[in-house]
Amino acid sequence: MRHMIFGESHGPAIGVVLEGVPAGLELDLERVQWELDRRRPGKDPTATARKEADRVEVLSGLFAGKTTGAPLAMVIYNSDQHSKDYESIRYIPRPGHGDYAGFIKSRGAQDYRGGGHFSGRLTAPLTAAGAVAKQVLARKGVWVGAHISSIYGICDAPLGELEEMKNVVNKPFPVLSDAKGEEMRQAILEAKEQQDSVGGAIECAVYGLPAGLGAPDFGCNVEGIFAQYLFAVPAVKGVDFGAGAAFSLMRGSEANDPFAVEDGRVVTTTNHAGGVNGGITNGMPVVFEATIRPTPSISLPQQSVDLRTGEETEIEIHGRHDPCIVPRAVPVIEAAAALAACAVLGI
Ligand SMILES: Cc1cc2nc3c(=O)[nH]c(=O)nc-3n(C[C@H](O)[C@H](O)[C@H](O)COP(=O)(O)O)c2cc1C
Ligand SMILES: C=C(O[C@@H]1CC(C(=O)O)=C[C@@H](OP(=O)(O)O)[C@H]1O)C(=O)O
Repeated sequence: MRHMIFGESHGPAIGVVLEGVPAGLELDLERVQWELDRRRPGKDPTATARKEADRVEVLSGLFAGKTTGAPLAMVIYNSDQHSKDYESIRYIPRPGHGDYAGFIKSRGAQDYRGGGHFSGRLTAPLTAAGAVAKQVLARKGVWVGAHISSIYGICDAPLGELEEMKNVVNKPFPVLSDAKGEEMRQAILEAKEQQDSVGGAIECAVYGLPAGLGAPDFGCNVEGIFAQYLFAVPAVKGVDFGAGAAFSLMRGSEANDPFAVEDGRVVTTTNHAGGVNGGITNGMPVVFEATIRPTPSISLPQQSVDLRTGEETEIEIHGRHDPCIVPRAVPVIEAAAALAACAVLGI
């Protein structure tokens, strides 16, 4: 399946066209909407105050409740744009955001309002596409789920078993340890109070992929395929598989995953490799962690440049922003992983 996301945060609508969706899938649109509701802005003081209903409408590729195999187009209308928030900073790029890079790439012609096509808002259609991918995967016995693994150094309990993870994704603040979740929320609110922001990480697992998918080579490597989908999520600045960066602190005797036989099937007793060896799935869950940067738009004064005069200047950003992107990005990371898993399966 290939997808193309369109729209701008302050334009009339955002959406996605999904090509190659298998025909005959009874699409559960309520489930697609449920995924969008998990990501929707304006629900909690730890998130942006922009209020959007994020109701998804299917424009094509669905007939009598089933996918037709033709491009599946989904649209979400924008309604709560405050474009004047961006007028005074039109030519003063926000440090950390896509403003400057986008200005150069589009020669100043980009829709600067609300980050335009660079906005995290464009992850709503990605979430919808991922929700379709999850339903395609379900027919193959594959399930994707994630939790907040850390926010500003406060860590959740390690990834749970499949049943526990199925419970976590239903939570409004998706953590395994609710006590740690409360500490994380306080850290977000404290940063917000100080006109600042915090980042963190999301750990995600894909359960049910069979062993033997992928290849060691460029373009077919399972870790490479996942990374490509994940880095297309704005604010993702790192992706680690299995023990990831912690491998640098281990010895081989600690890092290797011993093989065992369970119900006649070869498994590993640990999963430090994150379900991938040699770029190929080994039958264990594919597990990765995505690092999310602190939200770029903060209201503390920062140094920038006025692109009209070429002079250094101070920028003050006022408006509605997520003091932490991580909680709302959990369904987005799952969506990117679901699309990646389809690619790995050749769907
Ligand atoms: C769900 C989500 C919400 C986001 N909310 C904001 C926000 O409120 N303010 C902001 O400046 N950036 C926000 N971002 C991040 C920016 O869109 C992102 O940092 C920017 O496009 C630059 O991309 P990069 O961080 O990948 O380099 C959000 C991202 C996501 C995924
Ligand atoms: C609207 C969403 O988040 C937005 C993501 C975003 C950014 O720069 O990424 C900036 C803000 O946009 P605005 O200034 O228009 O309120 C966030 O509210 C959303 O995620 O649906």
